[in-house]
Order: sequence, then C-alpha cells, then structure tokens
Amino acid sequence: MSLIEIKDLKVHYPIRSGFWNRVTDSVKAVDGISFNIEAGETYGLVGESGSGKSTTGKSVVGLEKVTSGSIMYKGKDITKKSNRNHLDYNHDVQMIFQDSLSSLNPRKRIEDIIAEPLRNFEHLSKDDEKLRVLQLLDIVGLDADALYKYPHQFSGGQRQRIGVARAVATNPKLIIADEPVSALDLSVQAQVLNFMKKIQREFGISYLFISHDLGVVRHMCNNIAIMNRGRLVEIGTRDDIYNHPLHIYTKRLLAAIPETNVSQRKAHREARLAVEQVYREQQDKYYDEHGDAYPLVQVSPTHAVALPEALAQQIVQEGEVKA
Ligand SMILES: Nc1ncnc2c1ncn2[C@@H]1O[C@H](COP(=O)(O)OP(=O)(O)OP(=O)(O)O)[C@@H](O)[C@H]1O
Repeated sequence: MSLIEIKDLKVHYPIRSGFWNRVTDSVKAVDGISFNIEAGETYGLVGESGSGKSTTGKSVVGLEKVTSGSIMYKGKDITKKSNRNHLDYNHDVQMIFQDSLSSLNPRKRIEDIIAEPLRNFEHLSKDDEKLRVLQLLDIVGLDADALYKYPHQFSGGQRQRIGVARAVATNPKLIIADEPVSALDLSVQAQVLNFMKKIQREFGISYLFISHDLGVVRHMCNNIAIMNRGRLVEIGTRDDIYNHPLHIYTKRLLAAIPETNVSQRKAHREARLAVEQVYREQQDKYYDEHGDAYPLVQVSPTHAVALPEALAQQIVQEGEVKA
C-alpha cells in the first residue's frame, strides 16, 4: 500500500455573478487527478502558475475543501475531517510554504515558532521542549542563539530552514513542500535542497515537492507528475520525464529550463523555438475540443501520458518510449 493514494481528486471553486449572486460557473482548479506517493520518496508535482498545484497540495494537507474524489491514508479517506482527526493525520502531514516571511509569524520568536507543533501534538515538559527545539535548529544548521530572534532577522534561506525545522518537529510521515526554494537565489536553493534531502534520509519522510521548474525537481524527485489546467498530462519516473517526454506540455517545460553552459545556449534556444513551433502547429492533437487534456494512457509500467489511445500507441511504436 502506498503512503498516500489520490484518486480522481476534484476541487472546483464556484463563480458567482448577477444581482442574486448565484453560482453561474466554476473554476476547475483540480479536475480529476490520481497519483500515489510511496513511503520515503520525493514525488514531484510540476506545472505553470495556475495549473492547480497549490490547490492539490492544500487538499492533501487538509486545508482545502475537496469537491469529489478521495485521498487515502492508512486505508481511510482523509478528505473526511473525522478520519483526519482519528488517524493523527494533522500530526503526520506537514507543509512548507514558498514565502517564509509571511508563513512564519513575525511577532513570534523562533523558539515559539518551532515549538508550536510540539505544543499542539507532543505536550513535552518545558526542558524537553527546549532540548528538542535546539536539536531541530542544529539539524537545519542554525546556532542556538536563533532561539530568541524573530523571522525578519534571518535571510530567506535561513527562514526556509526554520520552516523545515518546524515541519519536521513532530517526525511527520509526509511534508508538502510548495515551491520551497522559488524565492531564493540559485546558490541558496542548492543549500536548502541538499539539507531537505539530508533530513529525508535521517527521518525517512516523504515529500510532495511542488514546483513550476523542472530544473529544480530533477535533483529531488523519483517520480514526477506534470500538471496542466487542473489535469495531469504526464506521469513517470525521472528517467521517463527527462529522457523520454511525450506530451508537448512536458516538452515545453523541459525546454524552458535555463541553459547554464554558455557554449550550449544557441542550440538550447533553437531547440526551444522548435518545441514552441510544434506546440503552435499541433496543440489540437494534445487537447480535446474543450481544450482539456485527455485521460492518461499507460505506455509503460511507470509512464502514462494524456493522449488519445491511438496516438499514444503510435508514439510507443515509433520508439519514443523506452521498452
Ligand atoms: N479560493 C479560490 N477561489 C477561486 N479560484 C481559485 C482559488 N484558489 C485558486 N483558484 C484558481 O485555481 C486555479 C489553480 O490555482 P493554484 O493556486 O492551485 O495554481 P498553482 O499551480 O499552484 O499556481 P501558482 O504556482 O501560481 O501558485 C487558478 O486558476 C486560481 O486562480
């Protein structure tokens, strides 16, 4: 059994209009997605802004009301609040946000910020609590004098470390990391990602790693789902997605990864323009008459793509998918 099994999840927001403020339409932020997260893995959820990634993350952590579908944990559907409480789900699943300055209470000292989940769930003595907070600061590479400071007294990278320390305080099974390094400089991004990996090894936690950038996800994730307009357009292992992408949307995201090697920049730019041309000329093949992605078709045991069955099989036969 997987750690988390998400099945046909939908989150639709009502749109109201007119004098009576009636519901006239809905935003299909998440529109029928399914994937599983295994214990100890980092699962990547990648897509452009507005594709529905954060709504998915918030649904998994229990912060968003789900329209339909299920999120199974230990055999129970946690979209029902009673199951979340019964299973200690709020203890086992934590979240790290992109914007550490607004997600950490500016009026609280770091000691209180990190101790908050411990106070909610563990009920330790004052001395044990302080010891635990000091251990957590040490794990994320911050000195003991951080205890008495406030969030604004730290750099963006340090604040993200504090967010991670708070998230791991209760030894969770899963952390939803929503764009955890997007607001940081490239050099600091690498530091934060490295210690997220270190913590994963030490604590055996899983991550749902949400990002708009396939470049960041490459070094973190075993399995990746590509999200576009509320649906999944491709799911696969890291090798499937980076070396054998099938959906034009995935290819566009890959082409958008900046090229750091100066000598490769011209070739990279040409490749990106070629992908954009295919997208302009062939996008009606990849989306149905409403502009929605097709249901996923399995093309190998690990790889699925949202294409009409016949087109998916044709691509497989042409050898674009590894056997
Ligand atoms: N509370 C809400 N009410 C109405 N529409 C919403 C609400 N929250 C999100 N949406 C819409 O749902 C869609 C998906 O939003 P979501 O924040 O999940 O996307 P995202 O992929 O995480 O984007 P970003 O990376 O910019 O955060 C967007 O069109 C957004 O405008």
